Amino acid sequence: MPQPLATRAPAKINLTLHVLGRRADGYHDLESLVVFAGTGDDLWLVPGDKLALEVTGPTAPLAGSHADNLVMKAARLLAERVERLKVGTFHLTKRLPVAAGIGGGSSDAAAALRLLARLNGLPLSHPALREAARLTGADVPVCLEPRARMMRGAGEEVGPGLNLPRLFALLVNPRVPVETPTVFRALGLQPGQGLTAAAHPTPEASSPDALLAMLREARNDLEPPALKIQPLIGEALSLMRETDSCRLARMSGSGATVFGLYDDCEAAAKAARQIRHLKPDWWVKATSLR
Ligand SMILES: C[C@](O)(CO)[C@H](O)COP(=O)(O)OP(=O)(O)OC[C@H]1O[C@@H](n2ccc(N)nc2=O)[C@H](O)[C@@H]1O
Ligand SMILES: Nc1ncnc2c1ncn2[C@@H]1O[C@H](COP(=O)(O)OP(=O)(O)OP(=O)(O)O)[C@@H](O)[C@H]1O
Repeated sequence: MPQPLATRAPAKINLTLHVLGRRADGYHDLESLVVFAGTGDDLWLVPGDKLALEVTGPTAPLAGSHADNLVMKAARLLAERVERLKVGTFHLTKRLPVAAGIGGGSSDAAAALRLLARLNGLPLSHPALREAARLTGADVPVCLEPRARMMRGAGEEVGPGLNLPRLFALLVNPRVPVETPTVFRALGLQPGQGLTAAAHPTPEASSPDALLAMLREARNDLEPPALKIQPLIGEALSLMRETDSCRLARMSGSGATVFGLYDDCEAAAKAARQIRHLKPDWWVKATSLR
C-alpha cells in the first residue's frame, strides 16, 4: 500500500475586501488582505492509477456531488497540463461550512494541487500548477501557499507572504449558505464600471494594535449587499460586537461567516462560549489567524 500524503486545507479569511470596479469580463477587481485560520478541512492522497475522491466529515453532505467537487476540478485541470501526472484517491474530511465566504472549496482545491505537486516533484511555482489554480476559481491562487498576502485582480494576482502578527479570532457562521455570484451581482456594477474608493491601506505588521488600526481604516465592500441578502449576517455581527472585548467584527469574503478579533485566545474562547450559549445551532470556532 503506497504511503498517503496529507495536508491541511485551512479556512481563508478576507480581513479586508475592497471592490475597485467590474471588469469587461464580468469579474470584479479586488484588493484584499487574506489570512488563514488554524481550523480547516483535511486532505489525504493515496497514490494510485485512477483519480478518485471520498468525502467524509460533518459538512460532507453539503459539499455537492463528487464530480463537481473543486478537488476533482483542480486535479483534472492539472492532469490536462502535465503529461503522465501521477494521481490517486483523495480523502477529504470536510469540516468547514459550505458557501460560507471562507473559501472551503478553494482551499480544498489548492490542497489537492499541493499534494499532486508533492507526489510529482513539481515546485509550487510551476506554471501548470499556477494555471490550474487560477482556472479552478478566483480564490484558489491565494490558497496555494496559505499565508497572509494581499490578493488583487479577480484573485489571480497574489502578493508576497506577509509576516503579520498572529491574531486571535472567533469565526461564526449562522449555517445559511450564501452564493458568491449573488452577492457580487447585488453590488449592481456594470461591466467596465470603476469605483473611486479610498485606497487600501498598507498592511501593518509592527504590532497587533497597529494591524487593528490599519484594518479599521479598511472595509469589506461585500458586507452591505450580503447583509441585505441574508439578514442573519447582521445578527451575527451584532452578537459578536456585544461579546466581551471584541476589538473588530467584520464579514469574510461574500459571507455569511463573520470574524471577530480579540486580544488573546482566552478572550476569543470566552466569546465563543457566549455566542454558543445564544445560538447553539450556529458554527462557532475560536482560532488564530496569520
Ligand atoms: C469573494 C471572494 O471569496 C474573496 O476572496 C472571492 O472573490 C470569490 O472567489 P471564488 O468563490 O473562488 O469565486 P469563483 O468561484 O471563481 O467565482 C464565482 C463567481 O463570483 C463572481 N466573482 C468572483 C470573483 C471576482 N473577483 N469577481 C466576481 O465577480 C463571478 O460572478 C463568478 O462567477
Ligand atoms: N470541496 C468543496 N468544499 C465545499 N464546497 C464545494 C467543494 N467543491 C465544490 N463545492 C461547491 O462550491 C460552492 C462554494 O462553496 P465554498 O465552501 O467553496 O464557498 P465559499 O466559502 O463561499 O468560498 P469563497 O470564499 O471562495 O467564495 C458550493 O456550492 C459547493 O457545492
